[in-house]
Amino acid sequence: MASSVSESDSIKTSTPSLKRSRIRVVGKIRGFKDQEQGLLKNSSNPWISVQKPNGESSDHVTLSLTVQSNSRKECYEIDYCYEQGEGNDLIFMREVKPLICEVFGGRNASLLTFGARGSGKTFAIQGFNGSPGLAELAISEIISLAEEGGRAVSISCYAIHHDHAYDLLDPKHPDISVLEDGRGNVKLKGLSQVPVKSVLEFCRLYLNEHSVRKPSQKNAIELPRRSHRGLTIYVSSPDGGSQFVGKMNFVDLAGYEDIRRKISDGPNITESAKINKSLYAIQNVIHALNANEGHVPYRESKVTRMLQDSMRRTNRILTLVCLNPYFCQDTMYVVNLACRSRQGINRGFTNSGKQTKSLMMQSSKTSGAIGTHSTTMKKKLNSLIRVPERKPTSTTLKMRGRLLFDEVNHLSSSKQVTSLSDVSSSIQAQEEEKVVEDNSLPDTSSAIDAQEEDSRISDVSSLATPLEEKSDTIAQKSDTIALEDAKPTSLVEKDTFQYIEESHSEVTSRINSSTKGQEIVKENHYSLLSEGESLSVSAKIQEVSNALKALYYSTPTCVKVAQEKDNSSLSEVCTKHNSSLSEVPTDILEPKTPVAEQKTIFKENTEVTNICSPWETYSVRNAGMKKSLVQEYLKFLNSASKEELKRLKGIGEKRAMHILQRREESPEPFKDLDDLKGVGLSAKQIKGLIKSAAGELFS
Ligand SMILES: Nc1ncnc2c1ncn2[C@@H]1O[C@H](COP(=O)(O)OP(=O)(O)OP(=O)(O)O)[C@@H](O)[C@H]1O
Repeated sequence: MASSVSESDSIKTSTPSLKRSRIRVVGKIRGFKDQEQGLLKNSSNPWISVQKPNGESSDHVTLSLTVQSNSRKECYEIDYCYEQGEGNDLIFMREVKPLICEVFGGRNASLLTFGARGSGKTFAIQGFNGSPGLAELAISEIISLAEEGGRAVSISCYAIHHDHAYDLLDPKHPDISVLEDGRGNVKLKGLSQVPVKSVLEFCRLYLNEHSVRKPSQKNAIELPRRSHRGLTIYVSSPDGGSQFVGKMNFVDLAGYEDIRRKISDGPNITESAKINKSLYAIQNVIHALNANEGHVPYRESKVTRMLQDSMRRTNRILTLVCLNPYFCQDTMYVVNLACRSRQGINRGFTNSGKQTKSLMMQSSKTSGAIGTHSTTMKKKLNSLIRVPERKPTSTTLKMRGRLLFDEVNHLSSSKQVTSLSDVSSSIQAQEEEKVVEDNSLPDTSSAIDAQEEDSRISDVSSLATPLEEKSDTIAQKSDTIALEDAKPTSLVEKDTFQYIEESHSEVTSRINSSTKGQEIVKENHYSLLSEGESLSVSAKIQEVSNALKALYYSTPTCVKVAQEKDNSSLSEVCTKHNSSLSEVPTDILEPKTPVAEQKTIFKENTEVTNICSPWETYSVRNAGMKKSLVQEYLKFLNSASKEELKRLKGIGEKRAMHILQRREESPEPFKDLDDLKGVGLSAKQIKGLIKSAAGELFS
């Protein structure tokens, strides 16, 4: 790994003629920073090694990661791995150029950088100090191809923080909403598209407005450093988009950071948890696409929602897994996640001295079962990861089938995995699993994806979804545009929420000061008109019931966690190892095994509660159930149709009308139970309603 060659030394210009799968997972070991040179460059014992069976023509390579404290080795198979001496130029030639060809052939392509903090994700996309990043190299190629073929090029830049998307090219109107029509076509309302004609123009827009290193004075949005940052390059016909050809996405994902470890440069545990959750969501989507699963969980995160139309069908996805050149527990975890998403069937194995273990993850498609894992696999997992037993429910089983990152988090660890750091990872993933919304109906588009996978495109326009076509379809008012906030839980629901645009195809061009005369094209506004019924009441109640039962049967995480204190330590689970990966670690240690303490539960990430008796356990759970029930009830009132509302006890025609009227005034009028007083219900009646809802739950 520790090649001392400078990146520019190893520029190769050939594009290998390898048969490429549409989804690739490729590694990149970060080069050393100046201050790391002396410390780590000459390390005789690199922690990452790459085995390439056929050199650079290998269609897969094996990454071996060594835990230096105990010499345990974890091995993962990925499509390729670029070493330290290999730079952006080479990655561009071998990985990005083929994607650009696809874009000009009518497909969409996405490059996602995925890694721990400080692993070189931004460096890969944006470059640094005169060394161009993949985005700049790509735009140069795209512009010259566009000129040859008489195409126009435009870009959009956005950031996603706390699951909200912001337009970076139009800081005065930064909000972006994701809209979806009945056919699953996604429209990003509020996202600017700015034409670019030269690399210089691009750099001025992208690096000045987008780069965290060179924040523009004019950028009105003060986004935190830790956010996902996206760039989309559109190729269209010269008149500015009357015929959309394809687009290329670059997404610099925020760094993964284990929230159980000490965070030295930021106390925001919620931020890290959200980032990690969205990273899991992305990997879940990639896995589902790879495995041709019926349901692709795009809705689990804003990033996947925004990239939905670029990820599905025959489009291309490249995950660039950025690897820290020194031992980093978070990098191990990231590699584990990324590899699991690589194929429907994936391998991770451990080589701890004499023992080699190989575990297979089977897709639900191949196993034919609800769950993702085969019985053998489950048995193996049970012996590997000792998590507290949890009574399975239909929901939890189904969720296991959906999510990659539950018990299998550390499946490639050695047979003797007993450390609580591993166990608590599983628990953490299980907790995440509970939060994730589970869409039970299959995504038909995925079935189409599977069918279309191998079909070549003869007519570019038939594959691409022209923006204009979208507008026209909307203009017919027969199409449905589902507002994302409605978050339909299934196709049935999606199709029954009807939205009609107010002013359908008005595309506004604005000259924004920040773009110095560049034309900005923004999407239009759509308003909501609800018709028809959403998911049936019984299905919704069943959903609530399942969620609450899962909550009830779940076992608290028995890990001793210190309370968050004044920007300081987050957890006693952590090791002394400083996880600020942008700094050179002075002591490179594996995290210590966390201390298990039976009487402590981890509540809402930061709060520590001591549970002494079964009664207290019961009370805590009971309170949680009540809270969830109330929230689900309010959610129902905020979204159900009139007929559905009338099926609730205590709500007749008049009250249902009143509720709908309140919803017209505000999209979410019922935020707590007291808001129901506004529709003429007394406190006693409200209590009665909740009681009867609870009664239905266990009937
Ligand atoms: N190939 C490389 N050669 C030399 N230095 C590099 C290389 N890649 C990254 N670096 C340096 O490492 C540091 C971290 O890189 P970068 O900011 O790209 O990481 P990141 O993964 O985007 O971090 P974060 O998740 O915190 O945003 C930077 O100082 C960068 O200049």
